Amino acid sequence: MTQEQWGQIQQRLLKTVGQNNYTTWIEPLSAGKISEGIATLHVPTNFFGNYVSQNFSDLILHEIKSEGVKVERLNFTLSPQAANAASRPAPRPAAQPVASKSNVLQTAPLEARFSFDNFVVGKPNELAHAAARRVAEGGPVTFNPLFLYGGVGLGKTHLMHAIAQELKIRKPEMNVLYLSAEQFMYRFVQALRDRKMMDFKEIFRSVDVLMVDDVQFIAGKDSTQEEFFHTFNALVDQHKQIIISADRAPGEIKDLEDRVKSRLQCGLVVDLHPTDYELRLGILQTKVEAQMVSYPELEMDDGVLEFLAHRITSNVRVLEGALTRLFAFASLVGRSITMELTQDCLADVLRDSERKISVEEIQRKVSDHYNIRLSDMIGPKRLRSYARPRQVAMYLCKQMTSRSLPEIGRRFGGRDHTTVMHGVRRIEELKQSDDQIAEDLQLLRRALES
Ligand SMILES: Nc1ncnc2c1ncn2[C@@H]1O[C@H](COP(=O)(O)OP(=O)(O)OP(=O)(O)O)[C@@H](O)[C@H]1O
Repeated sequence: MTQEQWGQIQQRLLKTVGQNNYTTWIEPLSAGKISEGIATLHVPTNFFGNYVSQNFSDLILHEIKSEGVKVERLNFTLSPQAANAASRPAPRPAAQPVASKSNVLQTAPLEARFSFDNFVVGKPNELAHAAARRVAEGGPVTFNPLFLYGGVGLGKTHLMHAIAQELKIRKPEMNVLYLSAEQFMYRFVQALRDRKMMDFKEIFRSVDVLMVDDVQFIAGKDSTQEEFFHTFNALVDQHKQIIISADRAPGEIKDLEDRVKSRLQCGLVVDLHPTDYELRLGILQTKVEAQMVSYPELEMDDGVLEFLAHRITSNVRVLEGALTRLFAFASLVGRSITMELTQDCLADVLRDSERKISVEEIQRKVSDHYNIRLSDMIGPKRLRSYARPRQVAMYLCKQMTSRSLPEIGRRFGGRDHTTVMHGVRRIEELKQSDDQIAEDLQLLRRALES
Protein backbone atom coordinates (compact mmCIF):
# COMPACT_ATOMS: atom_id res chain seq x y z
CA MET A 1 0.00 0.00 0.00
CA THR A 2 1.20 3.51 -0.60
CA GLN A 3 2.39 5.81 2.17
CA GLU A 4 -0.54 8.03 1.35
CA GLN A 5 -3.02 5.20 1.86
CA TRP A 6 -1.33 4.25 5.12
CA GLY A 7 -1.56 7.87 6.25
CA GLN A 8 -5.33 7.86 5.60
CA ILE A 9 -5.70 4.59 7.46
CA GLN A 10 -3.77 5.95 10.42
CA GLN A 11 -6.01 9.00 10.53
CA ARG A 12 -9.09 6.80 10.72
CA LEU A 13 -7.49 4.65 13.38
CA LEU A 14 -6.79 7.79 15.40
CA LYS A 15 -10.52 8.45 15.55
CA THR A 16 -11.28 4.88 16.57
CA VAL A 17 -8.63 4.19 19.18
CA GLY A 18 -8.26 7.65 20.73
CA GLN A 19 -5.24 9.92 20.94
CA ASN A 20 -3.40 8.02 23.69
CA ASN A 21 -3.56 4.63 22.06
CA TYR A 22 -2.78 6.20 18.72
CA THR A 23 0.38 7.93 19.89
CA THR A 24 1.59 4.86 21.75
CA TRP A 25 0.70 2.05 19.38
CA ILE A 26 -0.37 3.21 15.93
CA GLU A 27 1.82 6.17 15.09
CA PRO A 28 5.09 4.21 15.43
CA LEU A 29 3.93 1.62 12.87
CA SER A 30 5.09 1.96 9.30
CA ALA A 31 3.71 0.20 6.28
CA GLY A 32 5.79 -2.41 4.45
CA LYS A 33 5.05 -4.48 1.38
CA ILE A 34 1.95 -6.52 0.65
CA SER A 35 2.40 -9.96 -0.75
CA GLU A 36 -0.12 -12.78 -1.25
CA GLY A 37 -2.73 -11.00 0.83
CA ILE A 38 -0.40 -10.42 3.76
CA ALA A 39 0.40 -6.82 4.67
CA THR A 40 3.62 -6.22 6.56
CA LEU A 41 3.71 -3.56 9.23
CA HIS A 42 7.05 -2.56 10.73
CA VAL A 43 7.29 -2.32 14.50
CA PRO A 44 10.06 -0.95 16.74
CA THR A 45 10.27 -4.02 19.03
CA ASN A 46 8.92 -7.55 19.17
CA PHE A 47 7.00 -6.80 22.30
CA PHE A 48 5.40 -3.85 20.57
CA GLY A 49 4.47 -6.08 17.62
CA ASN A 50 2.87 -8.67 19.91
CA TYR A 51 0.91 -6.04 21.73
CA VAL A 52 -0.41 -4.35 18.61
CA SER A 53 -1.16 -7.69 17.02
CA GLN A 54 -3.18 -8.83 20.03
CA ASN A 55 -5.02 -5.60 20.60
CA PHE A 56 -5.41 -3.73 17.35
CA SER A 57 -4.92 -6.13 14.46
CA ASP A 58 -8.66 -6.62 13.78
CA LEU A 59 -9.18 -2.91 13.67
CA ILE A 60 -6.14 -2.19 11.50
CA LEU A 61 -7.10 -4.96 9.09
CA HIS A 62 -10.61 -3.60 8.85
CA GLU A 63 -9.36 -0.10 8.06
CA ILE A 64 -6.88 -1.35 5.47
CA LYS A 65 -9.66 -3.29 3.76
CA SER A 66 -11.93 -0.23 3.89
CA GLU A 67 -9.20 1.62 2.00
CA GLY A 68 -9.80 -0.83 -0.83
CA VAL A 69 -6.52 -2.70 -0.33
CA LYS A 70 -6.81 -6.48 -0.82
CA VAL A 71 -5.45 -7.96 2.39
CA GLU A 72 -6.34 -11.04 4.40
CA ARG A 73 -3.77 -10.95 7.19
CA LEU A 74 -1.23 -8.74 8.89
CA ASN A 75 2.36 -9.55 9.65
CA PHE A 76 4.26 -7.52 12.23
CA THR A 77 8.03 -7.51 11.75
CA LEU A 78 10.86 -5.50 13.20
CA SER A 79 11.59 -2.37 11.20
CA PRO A 80 14.97 -2.50 9.41
CA GLN A 81 16.41 0.08 11.86
CA ALA A 82 15.21 -1.88 14.88
CA ALA A 83 16.53 -5.14 13.44
CA ASN A 84 19.98 -3.53 12.95
CA ALA A 85 19.95 -2.16 16.46
CA ALA A 86 18.99 -5.54 17.87
CA SER A 87 22.01 -7.18 16.26
CA ARG A 88 24.37 -4.66 17.89
CA PRO A 89 25.32 -5.13 21.54
CA ALA A 90 22.78 -3.38 23.72
CA PRO A 91 23.93 -0.13 25.25
CA ARG A 92 24.40 -0.17 29.01
CA PRO A 93 21.07 0.71 30.49
CA ALA A 94 20.84 3.95 32.40
CA ALA A 95 20.42 3.74 36.15
CA GLN A 96 17.66 1.20 36.63
CA PRO A 97 14.58 2.17 38.59
CA VAL A 98 14.31 -1.49 39.48
CA ALA A 99 15.03 -1.72 43.18
CA SER A 100 13.76 1.63 44.28
CA LYS A 101 11.01 1.59 46.87
CA SER A 102 7.56 3.06 46.22
CA ASN A 103 7.76 1.88 42.71
CA VAL A 104 5.82 -0.60 40.62
CA LEU A 105 8.47 -2.16 38.48
CA GLN A 106 7.36 -2.95 34.99
CA THR A 107 8.79 -3.83 31.67
CA ALA A 108 5.48 -3.26 29.97
CA PRO A 109 3.32 -0.28 30.84
CA LEU A 110 0.28 -1.09 32.93
CA GLU A 111 -2.90 -0.44 31.04
CA ALA A 112 -5.00 1.93 33.18
CA ARG A 113 -8.28 0.57 31.85
CA PHE A 114 -7.35 -2.94 33.05
CA SER A 115 -8.64 -2.16 36.53
CA PHE A 116 -10.89 -4.05 38.91
CA ASP A 117 -13.55 -1.41 38.39
CA ASN A 118 -13.64 -2.19 34.69
CA PHE A 119 -13.66 -5.96 35.15
CA VAL A 120 -17.12 -7.44 34.80
CA VAL A 121 -17.67 -10.44 37.04
CA GLY A 122 -19.85 -13.38 36.11
CA LYS A 123 -20.00 -17.05 36.89
CA PRO A 124 -17.15 -18.06 34.54
CA ASN A 125 -14.61 -15.72 36.15
CA GLU A 126 -15.85 -15.14 39.69
CA LEU A 127 -13.32 -17.37 41.39
CA ALA A 128 -10.39 -15.91 39.47
CA HIS A 129 -11.65 -12.43 40.27
CA ALA A 130 -12.07 -13.20 43.98
CA ALA A 131 -8.57 -14.67 44.18
CA ALA A 132 -7.09 -11.70 42.33
CA ARG A 133 -8.87 -9.30 44.70
CA ARG A 134 -7.51 -11.16 47.70
CA VAL A 135 -3.94 -11.01 46.44
CA ALA A 136 -4.36 -7.33 45.58
CA GLU A 137 -5.04 -6.57 49.23
CA GLY A 138 -1.34 -7.19 49.79
CA GLY A 139 -1.95 -9.00 53.10
CA PRO A 140 -0.03 -12.04 54.34
CA VAL A 141 0.61 -14.51 51.54
CA THR A 142 -1.94 -17.30 51.76
CA PHE A 143 -1.62 -19.04 48.43
CA ASN A 144 1.59 -19.05 46.51
CA PRO A 145 1.61 -18.87 43.59
CA LEU A 146 -1.77 -17.66 42.40
CA PHE A 147 -1.98 -19.34 39.02
CA LEU A 148 -4.60 -17.92 36.63
CA TYR A 149 -5.29 -19.76 33.44
CA GLY A 150 -7.80 -19.74 30.61
CA GLY A 151 -8.23 -19.40 26.86
CA VAL A 152 -7.31 -16.42 24.72
CA GLY A 153 -8.82 -13.05 25.57
CA LEU A 154 -10.66 -14.08 28.73
CA GLY A 155 -9.14 -11.49 31.06
CA LYS A 156 -5.92 -12.95 32.51
CA THR A 157 -3.79 -9.95 31.62
CA HIS A 158 -6.58 -7.62 32.68
CA LEU A 159 -6.68 -9.20 36.15
CA MET A 160 -2.90 -9.12 36.51
CA HIS A 161 -2.73 -5.43 35.62
CA ALA A 162 -5.60 -4.79 38.03
CA ILE A 163 -3.70 -6.50 40.85
CA ALA A 164 -0.55 -4.48 40.12
CA GLN A 165 -2.47 -1.21 40.01
CA GLU A 166 -4.38 -1.94 43.19
CA LEU A 167 -1.17 -2.86 45.02
CA LYS A 168 0.38 0.37 43.84
CA ILE A 169 -2.40 2.26 45.60
CA ARG A 170 -2.74 0.12 48.71
CA LYS A 171 0.88 -0.76 49.32
CA PRO A 172 3.02 1.85 47.58
CA GLU A 173 6.06 0.66 49.52
CA MET A 174 5.96 -2.76 47.86
CA ASN A 175 8.13 -3.61 44.89
CA VAL A 176 5.83 -5.18 42.36
CA LEU A 177 7.32 -6.55 39.19
CA TYR A 178 4.94 -7.36 36.35
CA LEU A 179 6.30 -8.77 33.12
CA SER A 180 5.54 -11.36 30.48
CA ALA A 181 7.41 -14.65 30.46
CA GLU A 182 8.89 -13.53 27.15
CA GLN A 183 10.34 -10.43 28.80
CA PHE A 184 11.65 -12.56 31.66
CA MET A 185 13.53 -14.59 29.08
CA TYR A 186 14.92 -11.53 27.28
CA ARG A 187 16.14 -10.06 30.54
CA PHE A 188 17.73 -13.34 31.46
CA VAL A 189 19.44 -13.72 28.08
CA GLN A 190 20.65 -10.14 28.21
CA ALA A 191 22.03 -10.65 31.71
CA LEU A 192 23.89 -13.73 30.51
CA ARG A 193 25.25 -11.85 27.51
CA ASP A 194 26.37 -8.87 29.56
CA ARG A 195 27.68 -11.10 32.36
CA LYS A 196 25.27 -9.47 34.78
CA MET A 197 23.70 -12.54 36.31
CA MET A 198 24.29 -11.36 39.87
CA ASP A 199 22.38 -8.15 39.12
CA PHE A 200 19.61 -10.13 37.47
CA LYS A 201 19.24 -12.41 40.47
CA GLU A 202 19.31 -9.52 42.86
CA ILE A 203 16.63 -7.62 40.98
CA PHE A 204 14.29 -10.57 40.78
CA ARG A 205 14.91 -11.69 44.31
CA SER A 206 14.34 -8.27 45.81
CA VAL A 207 10.76 -7.89 44.66
CA ASP A 208 7.80 -8.27 47.00
CA VAL A 209 5.41 -9.41 44.33
CA LEU A 210 6.42 -11.09 41.08
CA MET A 211 3.84 -11.35 38.30
CA VAL A 212 4.65 -13.33 35.17
CA ASP A 213 2.14 -13.33 32.32
CA ASP A 214 1.84 -16.12 29.72
CA VAL A 215 4.24 -18.49 31.43
CA GLN A 216 3.64 -21.15 28.76
CA PHE A 217 6.14 -19.14 26.71
CA ILE A 218 9.10 -20.61 28.63
CA ALA A 219 8.08 -24.20 27.85
CA GLY A 220 10.91 -25.90 26.00
CA LYS A 221 13.39 -23.13 26.90
CA ASP A 222 15.52 -25.05 29.33
CA SER A 223 17.87 -22.49 30.82
CA THR A 224 15.12 -19.89 31.19
CA GLN A 225 13.03 -22.49 33.00
CA GLU A 226 15.93 -23.31 35.25
CA GLU A 227 16.41 -19.66 36.19
CA PHE A 228 12.69 -19.18 36.62
CA PHE A 229 12.60 -22.18 38.95
CA HIS A 230 15.37 -20.75 41.16
CA THR A 231 13.80 -17.29 41.22
CA PHE A 232 10.48 -18.84 42.11
CA ASN A 233 11.92 -20.88 44.97
CA ALA A 234 13.90 -17.98 46.37
CA LEU A 235 10.79 -15.79 46.47
CA VAL A 236 8.55 -18.47 47.95
CA ASP A 237 11.14 -19.09 50.66
CA GLN A 238 10.98 -15.41 51.55
CA HIS A 239 7.16 -15.53 51.60
CA LYS A 240 6.91 -13.17 48.65
CA GLN A 241 3.79 -13.34 46.51
CA ILE A 242 3.99 -14.80 43.02
CA ILE A 243 1.22 -14.53 40.44
CA ILE A 244 1.38 -16.42 37.20
CA SER A 245 -0.87 -16.65 34.17
CA ALA A 246 -0.97 -19.13 31.33
CA ASP A 247 -3.26 -20.30 28.58
CA ARG A 248 -3.71 -23.70 30.23
CA ALA A 249 -3.35 -25.50 33.56
CA PRO A 250 0.23 -26.17 34.75
CA GLY A 251 -0.12 -29.90 34.20
CA GLU A 252 -1.17 -29.36 30.61
CA ILE A 253 1.74 -27.18 29.51
CA LYS A 254 3.90 -29.31 27.29
CA ASP A 255 7.71 -29.19 27.54
CA LEU A 256 7.60 -27.69 31.00
CA GLU A 257 9.83 -29.55 33.45
CA ASP A 258 7.95 -31.57 36.05
CA ARG A 259 9.56 -29.75 38.94
CA VAL A 260 8.40 -26.40 37.50
CA LYS A 261 4.90 -27.82 36.93
CA SER A 262 4.65 -29.08 40.45
CA ARG A 263 5.85 -25.73 41.83
CA LEU A 264 3.22 -23.92 39.80
CA GLN A 265 0.54 -26.27 41.07
CA CYS A 266 1.31 -25.88 44.73
CA GLY A 267 -0.61 -22.64 45.32
CA LEU A 268 -4.08 -21.79 44.11
CA VAL A 269 -4.81 -22.70 40.51
CA VAL A 270 -7.90 -20.98 39.11
CA ASP A 271 -9.50 -21.22 35.77
CA LEU A 272 -11.13 -18.43 33.75
CA HIS A 273 -13.87 -20.30 31.95
CA PRO A 274 -15.13 -19.33 28.52
CA THR A 275 -17.71 -16.57 28.83
CA ASP A 276 -21.41 -17.34 29.05
CA TYR A 277 -24.21 -15.26 27.58
CA GLU A 278 -24.88 -13.27 30.77
CA LEU A 279 -21.25 -12.32 31.23
CA ARG A 280 -20.92 -11.27 27.60
CA LEU A 281 -24.00 -9.12 27.89
CA GLY A 282 -22.70 -7.56 31.12
CA ILE A 283 -19.35 -6.79 29.48
CA LEU A 284 -21.06 -5.26 26.46
CA GLN A 285 -23.26 -3.07 28.63
CA THR A 286 -20.25 -1.77 30.52
CA LYS A 287 -18.26 -1.16 27.36
CA VAL A 288 -21.16 0.63 25.69
CA GLU A 289 -21.23 3.11 28.54
CA ALA A 290 -17.58 3.86 27.88
CA GLN A 291 -18.20 4.22 24.14
CA MET A 292 -21.09 6.58 24.77
CA VAL A 293 -18.67 8.99 26.40
CA SER A 294 -16.73 9.22 23.12
CA TYR A 295 -19.82 9.17 20.90
CA PRO A 296 -22.59 10.90 22.89
CA GLU A 297 -24.54 11.60 19.70
CA LEU A 298 -25.07 7.93 18.85
CA GLU A 299 -28.21 5.98 19.58
CA MET A 300 -28.51 2.24 19.75
CA ASP A 301 -31.59 0.10 19.09
CA ASP A 302 -32.85 -2.32 21.72
CA GLY A 303 -31.74 -5.85 21.09
CA VAL A 304 -28.38 -5.06 19.46
CA LEU A 305 -26.34 -5.94 22.54
CA GLU A 306 -28.31 -9.14 23.14
CA PHE A 307 -27.74 -10.08 19.52
CA LEU A 308 -23.98 -9.53 19.82
CA ALA A 309 -23.76 -11.39 23.14
CA HIS A 310 -25.55 -14.29 21.57
CA ARG A 311 -23.58 -14.38 18.34
CA ILE A 312 -20.00 -13.48 19.28
CA THR A 313 -18.96 -16.21 21.63
CA SER A 314 -15.25 -16.55 20.92
CA ASN A 315 -13.65 -14.21 23.46
CA VAL A 316 -13.92 -10.83 25.08
CA ARG A 317 -11.26 -9.25 22.91
CA VAL A 318 -13.29 -9.99 19.77
CA LEU A 319 -16.42 -8.71 21.48
CA GLU A 320 -14.69 -5.48 22.42
CA GLY A 321 -13.21 -5.03 18.96
CA ALA A 322 -16.64 -5.52 17.43
CA LEU A 323 -18.17 -2.86 19.62
CA THR A 324 -15.37 -0.38 18.97
CA ARG A 325 -15.74 -0.87 15.27
CA LEU A 326 -19.51 -0.58 15.42
CA PHE A 327 -19.38 2.77 17.19
CA ALA A 328 -16.63 4.12 14.96
CA PHE A 329 -18.52 3.05 11.86
CA ALA A 330 -21.88 4.45 13.01
CA SER A 331 -20.23 7.72 13.88
CA LEU A 332 -18.45 7.94 10.52
CA VAL A 333 -21.58 7.32 8.50
CA GLY A 334 -23.68 9.42 10.89
CA ARG A 335 -26.33 6.77 11.53
CA SER A 336 -27.72 5.28 14.70
CA ILE A 337 -26.83 1.70 15.60
CA THR A 338 -29.62 -0.47 14.28
CA MET A 339 -29.65 -4.22 13.87
CA GLU A 340 -29.17 -3.77 10.13
CA LEU A 341 -26.15 -1.53 10.51
CA THR A 342 -24.70 -3.99 13.04
CA GLN A 343 -25.04 -6.90 10.65
CA ASP A 344 -23.51 -4.91 7.79
CA CYS A 345 -20.63 -3.52 9.73
CA LEU A 346 -19.74 -6.75 11.53
CA ALA A 347 -20.50 -9.23 8.76
CA ASP A 348 -16.99 -10.74 8.85
CA VAL A 349 -16.85 -11.04 12.65
CA LEU A 350 -20.29 -12.59 12.76
CA ARG A 351 -19.35 -15.04 10.03
CA ASP A 352 -16.13 -16.00 11.83
CA SER A 353 -18.02 -16.53 15.08
CA GLU A 354 -20.62 -18.72 13.48
CA ARG A 355 -20.83 -21.97 15.32
CA LYS A 356 -17.15 -22.22 16.06
CA ILE A 357 -17.01 -24.45 19.05
CA SER A 358 -13.63 -25.90 19.86
CA VAL A 359 -12.81 -29.44 20.92
CA GLU A 360 -11.18 -27.96 24.02
CA GLU A 361 -14.35 -26.10 24.97
CA ILE A 362 -16.40 -29.26 24.63
CA GLN A 363 -13.93 -31.25 26.73
CA ARG A 364 -13.99 -28.58 29.38
CA LYS A 365 -17.78 -28.31 29.54
CA VAL A 366 -18.25 -32.08 29.60
CA SER A 367 -15.67 -32.62 32.33
CA ASP A 368 -17.30 -29.87 34.40
CA HIS A 369 -20.70 -31.39 33.84
CA TYR A 370 -19.62 -34.83 35.02
CA ASN A 371 -17.36 -33.41 37.67
CA ILE A 372 -14.20 -35.12 36.51
CA ARG A 373 -10.81 -33.64 35.79
CA LEU A 374 -10.01 -32.66 32.24
CA SER A 375 -6.81 -34.71 32.42
CA ASP A 376 -8.82 -37.83 33.33
CA MET A 377 -11.12 -37.30 30.40
CA ILE A 378 -8.19 -37.08 28.00
CA GLY A 379 -5.97 -39.57 29.81
CA PRO A 380 -5.76 -43.35 29.43
CA LYS A 381 -7.97 -44.48 32.33
CA ARG A 382 -10.79 -46.79 31.26
CA LEU A 383 -13.03 -46.55 34.31
CA ARG A 384 -16.66 -46.18 33.32
CA SER A 385 -16.85 -42.87 35.22
CA TYR A 386 -14.27 -41.43 32.79
CA ALA A 387 -15.02 -43.46 29.69
CA ARG A 388 -18.67 -42.42 29.40
CA PRO A 389 -18.05 -38.66 29.67
CA ARG A 390 -15.19 -39.13 27.22
CA GLN A 391 -17.57 -40.75 24.73
CA VAL A 392 -20.11 -37.99 25.27
CA ALA A 393 -17.42 -35.40 24.55
CA MET A 394 -16.29 -37.28 21.43
CA TYR A 395 -19.88 -37.43 20.23
CA LEU A 396 -20.35 -33.68 20.73
CA CYS A 397 -17.06 -32.96 18.97
CA LYS A 398 -18.25 -34.97 16.00
CA GLN A 399 -21.62 -33.21 15.99
CA MET A 400 -20.60 -29.66 16.78
CA THR A 401 -17.20 -29.15 15.18
CA SER A 402 -15.87 -29.79 11.71
CA ARG A 403 -13.00 -31.93 13.02
CA SER A 404 -12.40 -35.33 11.48
CA LEU A 405 -12.41 -38.54 13.55
CA PRO A 406 -8.58 -38.89 13.49
CA GLU A 407 -8.25 -35.26 14.55
CA ILE A 408 -10.68 -35.76 17.42
CA GLY A 409 -8.79 -38.89 18.42
CA ARG A 410 -5.56 -36.92 18.55
CA ARG A 411 -7.13 -34.34 20.87
CA PHE A 412 -8.26 -37.12 23.18
CA GLY A 413 -4.80 -38.22 24.22
CA GLY A 414 -3.77 -39.58 20.81
CA ARG A 415 -6.54 -42.17 20.48
CA ASP A 416 -7.22 -43.99 17.25
CA HIS A 417 -10.08 -42.87 14.99
CA THR A 418 -11.81 -46.25 15.44
CA THR A 419 -12.04 -45.57 19.18
CA VAL A 420 -13.71 -42.27 18.43
CA MET A 421 -16.08 -43.93 15.99
CA HIS A 422 -17.00 -46.55 18.56
CA GLY A 423 -17.61 -43.84 21.19
CA VAL A 424 -19.79 -41.80 18.86
CA ARG A 425 -21.90 -44.85 17.94
CA ARG A 426 -22.28 -45.88 21.56
CA ILE A 427 -23.67 -42.47 22.49
CA GLU A 428 -25.99 -42.48 19.49
CA GLU A 429 -27.44 -45.77 20.78
CA LEU A 430 -27.63 -44.63 24.40
CA LYS A 431 -29.35 -41.41 23.39
CA GLN A 432 -32.35 -43.52 22.36
CA SER A 433 -32.42 -45.82 25.36
CA ASP A 434 -31.05 -43.84 28.30
CA ASP A 435 -33.00 -40.75 29.38
CA GLN A 436 -30.19 -39.48 31.54
CA ILE A 437 -27.75 -39.44 28.64
CA ALA A 438 -30.33 -37.78 26.40
CA GLU A 439 -30.84 -35.08 29.01
CA ASP A 440 -27.09 -34.62 29.55
CA LEU A 441 -26.61 -34.14 25.83
CA GLN A 442 -29.36 -31.58 25.66
CA LEU A 443 -27.99 -29.60 28.59
CA LEU A 444 -24.45 -29.69 27.25
CA ARG A 445 -25.51 -28.61 23.79
CA ARG A 446 -27.42 -25.70 25.21
CA ALA A 447 -24.49 -24.66 27.40
CA LEU A 448 -22.09 -24.86 24.46
CA GLU A 449 -24.37 -22.86 22.20
CA SER A 450 -25.05 -20.08 24.69
N1 LIG B 1 -14.55 -9.79 32.58
C1 LIG B 1 -14.13 -8.81 31.82
N2 LIG B 1 -14.62 -7.56 31.96
C2 LIG B 1 -14.21 -6.55 31.18
N3 LIG B 1 -13.29 -6.66 30.20
C3 LIG B 1 -12.76 -7.89 30.00
C4 LIG B 1 -13.15 -9.02 30.79
N4 LIG B 1 -12.47 -10.09 30.36
C5 LIG B 1 -11.68 -9.67 29.37
N5 LIG B 1 -11.86 -8.35 29.14
C6 LIG B 1 -11.20 -7.52 28.11
O1 LIG B 1 -10.89 -8.36 27.00
C7 LIG B 1 -9.63 -8.02 26.45
C8 LIG B 1 -8.73 -9.23 26.48
O2 LIG B 1 -8.40 -9.53 27.83
P1 LIG B 1 -6.93 -9.97 28.28
O3 LIG B 1 -5.89 -9.30 27.44
O4 LIG B 1 -6.84 -9.81 29.75
O5 LIG B 1 -7.00 -11.50 27.88
P2 LIG B 1 -5.97 -12.67 28.18
O6 LIG B 1 -6.75 -13.70 28.90
O7 LIG B 1 -4.75 -12.15 28.85
O8 LIG B 1 -5.68 -13.17 26.72
P3 LIG B 1 -4.31 -13.68 26.02
O9 LIG B 1 -4.16 -15.09 26.44
O10 LIG B 1 -4.59 -13.53 24.58
O11 LIG B 1 -3.19 -12.81 26.51
C9 LIG B 1 -9.09 -6.87 27.29
O12 LIG B 1 -9.35 -5.66 26.63
C10 LIG B 1 -9.88 -6.95 28.58
O13 LIG B 1 -10.07 -5.69 29.17
